[in-house]
Amino acid sequence: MTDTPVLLIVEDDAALQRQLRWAFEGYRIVTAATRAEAIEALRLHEPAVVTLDLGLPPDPDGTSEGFATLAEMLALKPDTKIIVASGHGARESALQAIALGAWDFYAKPIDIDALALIVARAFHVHTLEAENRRLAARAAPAAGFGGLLYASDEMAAVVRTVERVAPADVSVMLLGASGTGKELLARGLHDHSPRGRGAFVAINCAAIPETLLESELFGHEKGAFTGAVKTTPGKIEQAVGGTLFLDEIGDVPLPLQVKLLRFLQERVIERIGGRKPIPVDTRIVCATHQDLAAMVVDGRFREDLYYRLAEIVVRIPSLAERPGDASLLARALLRRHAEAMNLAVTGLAPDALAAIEAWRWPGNVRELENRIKRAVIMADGKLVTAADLDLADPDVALPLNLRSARESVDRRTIRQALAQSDGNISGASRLLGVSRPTLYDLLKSYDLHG
Ligand SMILES: Nc1ncnc2c1ncn2[C@@H]1O[C@H](COP(=O)(O)OP(=O)(O)OP(=O)(O)O)[C@@H](O)[C@H]1O
Repeated sequence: MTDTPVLLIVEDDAALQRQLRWAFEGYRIVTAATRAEAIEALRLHEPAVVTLDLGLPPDPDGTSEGFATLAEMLALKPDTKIIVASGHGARESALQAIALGAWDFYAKPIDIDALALIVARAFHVHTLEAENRRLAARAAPAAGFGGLLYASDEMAAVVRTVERVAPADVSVMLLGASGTGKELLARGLHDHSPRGRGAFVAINCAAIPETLLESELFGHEKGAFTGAVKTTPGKIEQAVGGTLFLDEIGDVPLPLQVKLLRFLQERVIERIGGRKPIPVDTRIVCATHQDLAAMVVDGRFREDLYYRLAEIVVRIPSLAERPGDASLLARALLRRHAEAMNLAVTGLAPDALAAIEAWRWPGNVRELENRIKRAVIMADGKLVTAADLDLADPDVALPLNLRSARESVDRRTIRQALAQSDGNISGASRLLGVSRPTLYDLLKSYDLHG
């Protein structure tokens, strides 16, 4: 891996190509004489900056091939800074190229010094833009999908899936351990669907006694049972035009499963004590931490209901399976709770961050939030320490082998150094006592993101 920036020169005149090749210092020069070669070089070297002669074969005296090359390059890699050459009297085409997304132009015959300045500036701006994008991604890790915060690719993939299925009126089943954010995802799905203007109604089927669950879901007519003093619509009706989130669907007892199935098949419900079916247009999103497929095999969950509910199944990884999310969430939650409860606290001490990265988080984000809340209250100084978080040493079972043990220490230490240096690679490499290229290599080989 090399840090030398790559400059791609697209020029069909061999003499000019040579002249340009020698004119630049400090860059790795790659040349191309045709559109095909230029695209191949773009794919292979990903140059930050390209100089492009608009007069390429088969149209060396016109600009059509040059414009086609420009468009294709920008479509493939929009952040590339492309500097087009404008021949005598071809200022118009240069301006047109800029309108199409070229970064700048230079006049022919070439004034090498002027071109060198344009190229240097293009590299500089490219670096700044890349850095800005990186910082922006860090500061606003999620586009606020349901208020979820995440930095990991694992969670980004989940959000992408949910975003994609949101507009379709299919039933979605979210599978994940407690506290992984299932309800937030369901809410995000609702907000991103055409039903977003309707109500989002959530019910936790495990938290309601069996005897009351039917009435909660389907409602009841006045006098249907002792205590039914007035007609009350259930949650399914309350969510008409919107979304009903059935959390812990695995806890719905079998008799009620039959009634739910009928609603899903026929889109009508009957309140308890009611005589007429009521049509309802409610989308169902359900969630569980249980193994529903196994419950189907055991006969504890109806197979036909399972398939009605699980048109799309989305698995949500636990917090421990989402590299980088725990420290990101810890910082965000700390800011939130410090503002509300203890303004003196401004951040997490390095030992606290290390403990957060090492902990397995059996209770996932909910546990993290509880611990941060507690720590913010307990903290004496400006920084929350590991002791404030009250995390015992995580279990240390014997790893697979020495290589995997080393790798896991490497990963943890690198993440810790990145967290402490706010993602700055130079800072992290200093903390780790390795060179920047070494750290880049490690990030790449462990598939971590700097
Ligand atoms: N990625 C996230 N970003 C911000 N907050 C989160 C995230 N994931 C979870 N939370 C917060 O953690 C808590 C638990 O999340 P949520 O209720 O969505 O989890 P759940 O999977 O539905 O849990 P359960 O099955 O136990 O109800 C909530 O306070 C939620 O706001």
